[in-house]
Amino acid sequence: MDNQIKVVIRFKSILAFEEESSPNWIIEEEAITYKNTKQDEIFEFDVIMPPATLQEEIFQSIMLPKISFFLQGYNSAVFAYGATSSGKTYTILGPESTIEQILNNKFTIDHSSGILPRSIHQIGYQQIKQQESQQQVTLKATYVEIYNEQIFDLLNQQYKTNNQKLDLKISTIADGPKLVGVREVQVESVNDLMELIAFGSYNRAIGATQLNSRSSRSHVIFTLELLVEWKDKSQRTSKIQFIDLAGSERLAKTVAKGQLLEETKKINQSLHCLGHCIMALSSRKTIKHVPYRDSKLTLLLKECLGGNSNTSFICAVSAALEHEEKTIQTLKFAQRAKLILNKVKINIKLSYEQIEKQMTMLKQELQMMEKILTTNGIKYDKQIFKEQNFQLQLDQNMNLDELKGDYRKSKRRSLQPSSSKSDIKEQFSYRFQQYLDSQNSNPKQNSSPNSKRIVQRQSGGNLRSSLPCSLDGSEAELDENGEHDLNEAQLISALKSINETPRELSQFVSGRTSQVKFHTQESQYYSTTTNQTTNTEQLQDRPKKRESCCQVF
Ligand SMILES: Nc1ncnc2c1ncn2[C@@H]1O[C@H](COP(=O)(O)OP(=O)(O)OP(=O)(O)O)[C@@H](O)[C@H]1O
Repeated sequence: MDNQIKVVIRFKSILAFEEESSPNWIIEEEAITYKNTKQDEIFEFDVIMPPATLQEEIFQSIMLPKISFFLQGYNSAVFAYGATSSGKTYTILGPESTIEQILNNKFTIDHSSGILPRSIHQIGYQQIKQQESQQQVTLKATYVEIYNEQIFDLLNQQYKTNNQKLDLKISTIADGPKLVGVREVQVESVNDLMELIAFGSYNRAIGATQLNSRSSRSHVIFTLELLVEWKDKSQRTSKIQFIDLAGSERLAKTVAKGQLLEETKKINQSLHCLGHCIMALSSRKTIKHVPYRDSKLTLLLKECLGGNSNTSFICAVSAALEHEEKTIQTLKFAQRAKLILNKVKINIKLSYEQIEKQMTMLKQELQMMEKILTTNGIKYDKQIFKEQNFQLQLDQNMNLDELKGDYRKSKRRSLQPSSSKSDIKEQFSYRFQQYLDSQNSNPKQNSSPNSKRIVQRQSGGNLRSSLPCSLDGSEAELDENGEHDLNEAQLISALKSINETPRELSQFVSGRTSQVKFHTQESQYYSTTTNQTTNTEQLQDRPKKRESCCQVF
């Protein structure tokens, strides 16, 4: 499902030592206006949080939905972007005292706690365990820092003594980029998690003193990965990532020469590249190339930018007069980021048996579509069905390769030419609509006992108005129960009027057309048990506005 990146602008509270608030900012619920002598600049966003916004409010509005997604098997990520001292770490973790409090066992969630400790308490391992009591649940955490285009493992026990030698490599062979050799710590409780955060943040602080305020110039990524395994070996995985980026303004302000210049360039490379990727992804033209590989940060977080992740950016800004320029830069970045579309999907790996079962069902579905077209004498491109069958076989093999962990093989297969799945659905849908239209315009041609006149579907009309008629061409009479038997074409016509996709159509049509009854005067769709797989969830998810319903027995 397409999912637009959500952008939240958070104004930092004006601190005592900063200059007074700039009079040039007008902060409203959905827009920020910068009053300029030439022309006002207006920036519009999903959520704008003024300086007085509480940490709790940010958590509620951004993190609660993400946590729910994460627990259901979807990937989520939240980036904190902004200039140095704009409040990124405060938003993610809380005030500086947080780490010390955790290390001294004195931490409790209070008004100043950031979204990370709050999320950890919310996720609460025990809770997950309860929810998933029928399955085996594993929760793992990693915590890494990217500095100077090197990736350091903040949870590595030898970090203190040897941190320069621990540059981690990224593997892109698996399904999504992965860090090779990163320490993944299995956690059992909220306390375990909090201790990991303290341990990693403490290591980071040591790195910072060794390497000149490194903390403002490095990116940190805290990742939680949830694995749910069922008895039949099917798996569901999901991750939630918290990314605290380096101060963004250093790109422009750093003045360095020689070796220092080279180092500065590398430090900036990730943010530069992040900007380029966002520029490419937000472009309204067709995306040709996104330079993910130009930096470790973008390569590692590729899935969060245009990929399989429900991603949000919290852009931290200040309304203080002295930070005007940085705030405008951040708002411009945020405007581009909000245009990015991600493609989010649930991460389920089926067992061998389930893959086989699903593929058999899809092949039957394909046969059904072909049969409907053939039996109704509708012309279609036979080659496309052949290609689709071939593609299904390929998909099945790819899934099996992935199941065996053979990602190279799976990738090679995915490079083979394939027919687009949407093509076949479109063709089916188009051809069938043509057929239905021809039936409507030539009712007399359809007077054979097996063909029934289809009432013209009225746009915006309810399902009843698109119901097929009885055999003799007169309006269908409903029996005393408000039910009327439908044949295959009638069912398709009725389902079409409620925007069913060809796949859903054929699922419903398959093997049960003679058993379908149409109900009136009902307010929702039903799907009762059948001896075949029924797409119950899709039915029940539909809007409940309509006056009529289809019941499948
Ligand atoms: N909303 C806020 N309310 C109170 N204090 C805040 C708020 N935002 C930030 N601060 C304080 O401002 C200071 C700088 O914030 P913070 O360290 O979060 O900035 P940062 O953007 O992470 O900077 P850096 O890029 O250097 O990591 C800290 O002392 C922090 O506690």
